[in-house]
Amino acid sequence: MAEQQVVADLRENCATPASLLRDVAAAMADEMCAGLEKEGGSRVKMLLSYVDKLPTGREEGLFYGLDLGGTNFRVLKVQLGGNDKHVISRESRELAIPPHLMSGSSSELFGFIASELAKFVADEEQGTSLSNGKTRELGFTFSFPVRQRSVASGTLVKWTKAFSIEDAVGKDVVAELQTAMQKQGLDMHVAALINDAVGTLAGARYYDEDVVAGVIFGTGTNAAYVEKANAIPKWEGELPNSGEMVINMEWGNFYSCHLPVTEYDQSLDNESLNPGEQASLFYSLPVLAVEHWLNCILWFFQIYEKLTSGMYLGEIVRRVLLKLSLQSSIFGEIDRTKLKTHFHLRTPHISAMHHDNTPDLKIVEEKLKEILEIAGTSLETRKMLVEICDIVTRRAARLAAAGLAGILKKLGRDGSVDKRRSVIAIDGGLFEHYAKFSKCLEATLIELLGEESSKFVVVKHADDGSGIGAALIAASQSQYRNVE
Ligand SMILES: Nc1ncnc2c1ncn2[C@@H]1O[C@H](COP(=O)(O)OP(=O)(O)O)[C@@H](O)[C@H]1O
Ligand SMILES: O=P(O)(O)OC[C@H]1O[C@@H](O)[C@H](O)[C@@H](O)[C@@H]1O
Repeated sequence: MAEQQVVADLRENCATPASLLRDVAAAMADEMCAGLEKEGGSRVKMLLSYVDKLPTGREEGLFYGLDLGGTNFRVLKVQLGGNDKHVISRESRELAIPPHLMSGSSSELFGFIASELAKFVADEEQGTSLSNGKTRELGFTFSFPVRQRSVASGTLVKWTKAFSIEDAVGKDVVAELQTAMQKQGLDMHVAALINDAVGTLAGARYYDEDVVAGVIFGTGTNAAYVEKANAIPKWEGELPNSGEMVINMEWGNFYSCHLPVTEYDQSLDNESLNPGEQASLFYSLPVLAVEHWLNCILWFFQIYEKLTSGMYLGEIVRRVLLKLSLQSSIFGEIDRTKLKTHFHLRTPHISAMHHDNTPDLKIVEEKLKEILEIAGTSLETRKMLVEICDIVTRRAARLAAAGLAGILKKLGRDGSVDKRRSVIAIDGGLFEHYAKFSKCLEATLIELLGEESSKFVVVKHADDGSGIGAALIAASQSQYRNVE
């Protein structure tokens, strides 16, 4: 039957045998080296964070954090106790980012951020000012690719996820924020600008000195890790005393012809806000040659992210269900309006259906009706839907694990020779809330490293690491810090 063929093809085209994952891991390690070699050396940008010293536990004082993610925006205030007292108090507020601001203007977005920060400061401080006239200091976590010129300045390279604010591209995001804060009469110094993966690494390192990487699986995906400063050929600046530099990999843009990209991924990329550039010059070649070339070098944008992160998993499943509804009669005669609406099926929806352990898959039935107006499905059909969620999410989790194995391989810390304990701190709503994703990721990493070697590698969930991380890095860069 047609539906069986659609699912069989999906299963085959999403297959991630260990041999393929090892090729992906090796390709990730190679791309990391290429990206460190020279600017533009790889699609994996390997951006310098200018964070050359990680939290020591001695940080102290009152610091604010601003965390602009792909879905949510968080403001927080952290009182650090110094001398390993760690965090004395922490207040935070999370807001969903109004979707219209994701495609408006730079001043509207930063105006919103500054106004929410001003409200938060006013509520928290009730008018009290900092002791001895110090200016409030802020760590700004910005979850988009930024080419940094220092630890507290950098220009937006390109928007990703659901953002497309053209007049912000190429702008210094700290200058944009400072301008918006001045308009709000908010006197605050941005002591650090960091990516959320860098923040997660810093926040986790504060509690565990074996942390080597901070990784995000949320709306998007990214990874940051600690690199030896003398292993960054493209860096022309003077080497830091610490001998280390945190690299913001921006691994979402990783591409390898080993990645199992399906027709659904290609159409998703073509129709996304940030499509890849088609290699149009090859269109003039005979069809077979074009087919071959396009399979190997078809330029995607953020394709690794589109295969593995929260913004896209639900959308991939929607595209499969739409094909099923057009090529088979398993849903009967339905109004396809919702089924044809991009991103209408969200990853939390497929997570709820995927984790449905009721005997008749009642949650699946509910979600299909509520979200897609598909009613009267048989238990057989609902089981097929769960299998589709499982295929798409397992591919994501296994590719995610391959990426982590690639970082460990590049660092020589995959447990095969170097037996030091290595901790990977992971944050993000997908990892935190989608149990089958995170469990499959962890199991796959053990599969790839081997039982023995994997004993030296720890994966831990670092809850809101990036928020605390931003405050910690602000503390370490504070204009009032005691210079060691
Ligand atoms: N219950 C859930 N099940 C699966 N995925 C979820 C769930 N809740 C949230 N997510 C995913 O997490 C993403 C939000 O990630 P989060 O890290 O909280 O925010 P941000 O991406 O803004 O930093 C959402 O886009 C969604 O894809
Ligand atoms: O926290 P979020 O919104 O899921 O972001 C994760 C990653 O999403 C990617 O799209 C960005 O390029 C990264 O900079 C970011 O770290």
